[in-house]
Amino acid sequence: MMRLKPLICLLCSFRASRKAPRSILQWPHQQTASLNLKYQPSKSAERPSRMSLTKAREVGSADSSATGTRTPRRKQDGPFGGMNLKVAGIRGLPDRPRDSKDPRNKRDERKDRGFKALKMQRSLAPVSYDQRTRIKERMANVGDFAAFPLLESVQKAIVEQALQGMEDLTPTPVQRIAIPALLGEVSKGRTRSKRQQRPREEFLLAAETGSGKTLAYLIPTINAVKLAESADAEVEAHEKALEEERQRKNDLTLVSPPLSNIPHPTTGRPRAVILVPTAELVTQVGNLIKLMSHTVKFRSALISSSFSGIVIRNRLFSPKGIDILVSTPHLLASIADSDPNILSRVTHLIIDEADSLMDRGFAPLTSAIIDRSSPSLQQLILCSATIPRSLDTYLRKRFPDIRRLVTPNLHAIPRRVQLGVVDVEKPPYQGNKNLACADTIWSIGKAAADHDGPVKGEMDVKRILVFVNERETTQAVTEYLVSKGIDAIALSRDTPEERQSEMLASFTSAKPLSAPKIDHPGSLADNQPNYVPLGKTPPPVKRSLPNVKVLVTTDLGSRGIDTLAVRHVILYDVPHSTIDFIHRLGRTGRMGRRGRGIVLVGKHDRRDVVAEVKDGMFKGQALI
Ligand SMILES: Nc1ncnc2c1ncn2[C@@H]1O[C@H](COP(=O)(O)OP(=O)(O)OP(=O)(O)O)[C@@H](O)[C@H]1O
Repeated sequence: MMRLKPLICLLCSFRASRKAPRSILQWPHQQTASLNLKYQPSKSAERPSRMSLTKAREVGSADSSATGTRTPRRKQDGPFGGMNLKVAGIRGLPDRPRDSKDPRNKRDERKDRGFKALKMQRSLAPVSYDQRTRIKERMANVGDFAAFPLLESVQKAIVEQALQGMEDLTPTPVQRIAIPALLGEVSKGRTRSKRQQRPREEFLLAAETGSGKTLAYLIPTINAVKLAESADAEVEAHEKALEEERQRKNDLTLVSPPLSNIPHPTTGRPRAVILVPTAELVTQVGNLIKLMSHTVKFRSALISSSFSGIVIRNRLFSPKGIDILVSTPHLLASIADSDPNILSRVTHLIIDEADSLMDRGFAPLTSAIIDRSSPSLQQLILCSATIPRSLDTYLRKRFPDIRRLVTPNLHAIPRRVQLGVVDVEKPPYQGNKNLACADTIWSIGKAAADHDGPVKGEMDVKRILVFVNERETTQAVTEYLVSKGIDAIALSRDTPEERQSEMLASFTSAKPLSAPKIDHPGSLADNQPNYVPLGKTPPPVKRSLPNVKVLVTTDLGSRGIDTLAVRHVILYDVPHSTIDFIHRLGRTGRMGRRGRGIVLVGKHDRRDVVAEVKDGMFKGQALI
């Protein structure tokens, strides 16, 4: 009662000040609006005191056209301002309610429609449309490899070794952007004097999977290593000492055995280091470098835990020296702990698959290697097919001046890769994912068997990758596929390292594989009925599918592995994030080839995410 008293007094004093008597509900102005009461003269008696709620309008409705009057704009301040509101009037949000008939809202909705489910995952850092357009313009200026200011031997190595046997060689988009920048071209907005003042340059190379990122960083690095060698006084003195010794022994032939035990200045102290996350990638990148070294003449070493300690030591401390070292962070960080000199001359440090090597698992090791090589470092190059938000934030904090060399199609899965969806819950699978996987593989094999291969009487062998989320699943799925007559192997962290490269070999080789042509293999269902009456033993496998090779793997097989020959990727599990989608589907459709992804969707899988990825791929949009 005490609290109501001032309010009543206030209302009374106001009523007294008005000429015509009014209902308390018509005042104050804000209250009328919020309660949505409307004065309507009654037909029978046009007395102003008779009030009724209009039928045409409901509380909170913004439409005033029915009565021809305009409702005053609702305001929230005042003692009754917040009453009966349907929408919380939070500052900063548009106060216009969304009306589906309003064309302005239609436009907004169209903008929002894409990637609602993916937005919730928020895994990839956005790249603006403007940025992508600017890069496209820059790319248009570069036609072929001869346009780059490279040493003659490096130019030759590109044609004769790195891209041997290919016709019409042109740099890929990432190579067009990255090679000139890494060779020292200064971008617009940065002056050369500023660049020269800086002790080191940092670059982030980001481009789609299978777009030639390895050569994009390798070509300028090899070029820089060769230039540094010719300008190195220590190397010159070493060469001179060797020459004198040769003359002393009167032996000028180069084929003679080593004349001196004087170690080369680069022994155990490489100029360039390339870090990759797995032993397979050490082999893949290392082999490409070795190939190029035949023409360019430099020394390289690849080390990983699949080599013995003696082999690693001999490679690192070869008296002939070592220019480029390829390693995993684990191994190099542990060597650097016992011998910090190993990183004392590094001028170029490349972190390939940077999104992996900068994530929680690898980051401490990678950072320690960056710190240790910092005093001599001239270029730090991070390379990745995706820029996760976490990496983006880390780079903004730790390397605010990093130069981002990003291709226009980053984070988009190319349209030449098609995505098919198999609903595991529907007949004939009824929730049996293994059966759906085996049947999909049989269908691929059956379709391939219908066509002759390049040789008469032979057919193409299809190489298929099956990705699972957990490594425990790899073995179980593989065993099931084998039980259905499919040639499948499992690759996960449990596989011995020395076997991993061997298993991947037939998936990375671009050479076509063929098998003798068979009669129509039939479908999986014809061949091996999956329904076995209770208590009966399943019938033996009638036939096997000889024209497919399947590798069941986890993320281990999804990063950087150049599976040129793979046309089909089956996503047994729906990947946890768009990053995984990009990397896994990126094992097919590499370097302009066509590919097909098939995702098996079960009861507990995110169908909305799959639908959005499929839609994005169809439209050629960058995923988020
Ligand atoms: N300019 C080029 N023309 C034709 N083929 C090329 C060119 N550059 C590279 N390639 C080939 O493209 C394939 C893919 O290259 P690479 O492995 O470097 O891709 P990537 O971008 O690193 O992929 P990922 O992100 O999956 O690691 C390789 O087989 C390579 O030989």
